[in-house]
Amino acid sequence: MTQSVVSLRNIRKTYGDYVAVENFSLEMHHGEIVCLLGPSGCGKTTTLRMVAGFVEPTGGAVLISGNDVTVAPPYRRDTGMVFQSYGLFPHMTVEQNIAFGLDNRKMEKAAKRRRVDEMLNLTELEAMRRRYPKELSGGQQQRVALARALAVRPAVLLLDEPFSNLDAQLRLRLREEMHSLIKRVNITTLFVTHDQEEALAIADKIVVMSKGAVEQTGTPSEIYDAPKTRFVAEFIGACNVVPARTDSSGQLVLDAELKLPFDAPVGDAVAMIRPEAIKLATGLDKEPVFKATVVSSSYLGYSYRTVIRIGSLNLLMDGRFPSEISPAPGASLSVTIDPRRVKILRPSEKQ
Ligand SMILES: Nc1ncnc2c1ncn2[C@@H]1O[C@H](COP(=O)(O)OP(=O)(O)OP(=O)(O)O)[C@@H](O)[C@H]1O
Repeated sequence: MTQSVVSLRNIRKTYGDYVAVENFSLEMHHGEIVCLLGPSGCGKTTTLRMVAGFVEPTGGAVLISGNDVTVAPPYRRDTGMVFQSYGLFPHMTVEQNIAFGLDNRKMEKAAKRRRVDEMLNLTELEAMRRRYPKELSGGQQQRVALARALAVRPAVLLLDEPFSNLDAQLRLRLREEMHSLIKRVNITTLFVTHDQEEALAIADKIVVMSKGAVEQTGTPSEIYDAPKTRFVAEFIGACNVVPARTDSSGQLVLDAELKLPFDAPVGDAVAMIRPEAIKLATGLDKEPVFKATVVSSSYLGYSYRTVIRIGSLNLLMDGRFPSEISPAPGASLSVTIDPRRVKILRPSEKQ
């Protein structure tokens, strides 16, 4: 097995009695993009800063490329970091900012110039090389920060909410640009966000955190399609969470009118159904079909978000409607639910 580029072993951080991060473990492989995702205050930045060396763990170990750097200062860690507010030096030009880490490494002058040119080329900033940060847009400043972090060719790139200072449209474009750049240089990357869509779009692996602890680690589709806890299900996108019961005839009973064949031990359960897993019946359905009534619906352009009622349950349904079917309140619909897209949730790690 190849060695992990980053190995976090049961790291923990306490401030007095307050536990900011507990028993956090993670292995990152070469070229992997891992995202720490969770609500404000869940410990994402503290974890990132323990990898960067700005926060010393109270317990556990941080290894980078096999070296124990738990108590090493940031400049001895082989990491490059992009801060939320970019942290550019206002009195230095773009190229001086990019060269900053190289100056510290006492690199030969010609090699330094080549490396800066390479970074300017990579981030398409050649034309701006003599500008100062205040003469750049937010997106350009972010690229300078990225170029500066990558210039020293670190083993790991660390990004702390890199898109949070940008407006929604720019955010989307830069997210795609940064993603393709990171993949092109194939650098192992750990980044922090509270934006679930951003995590799903960029990460190879997502670590969902709540109250200082890991709730679930998985690929974006594992986290979205098969969340283990209610916290993860509700944090990542819209979902229907329904108290249910599995009976001895192999059915999951969500309501007297909504029963699905299901393979699970008999007992009480909490079921999760994503809104897009509820579909209009076509008449040729293999999955069970249910009668539903439209409670309300909102047109989103590419689809409708509809609240439907089956028995005594109100459920969110996302999807398109053919022109002959109107999702107006009171309309009757036939819908199908694929039992394979229904997941049973367990209680959260931390309530
Ligand atoms: N130096 C400190 N002293 C005391 N408490 C701290 C310190 N730094 C962080 N904390 C606390 O630790 C918890 C985790 O903070 P952290 O910044 O890691 O959260 P976060 O998930 O990154 O949140 P956000 O998305 O708001 O940045 C918070 O409750 C925070 O108040």
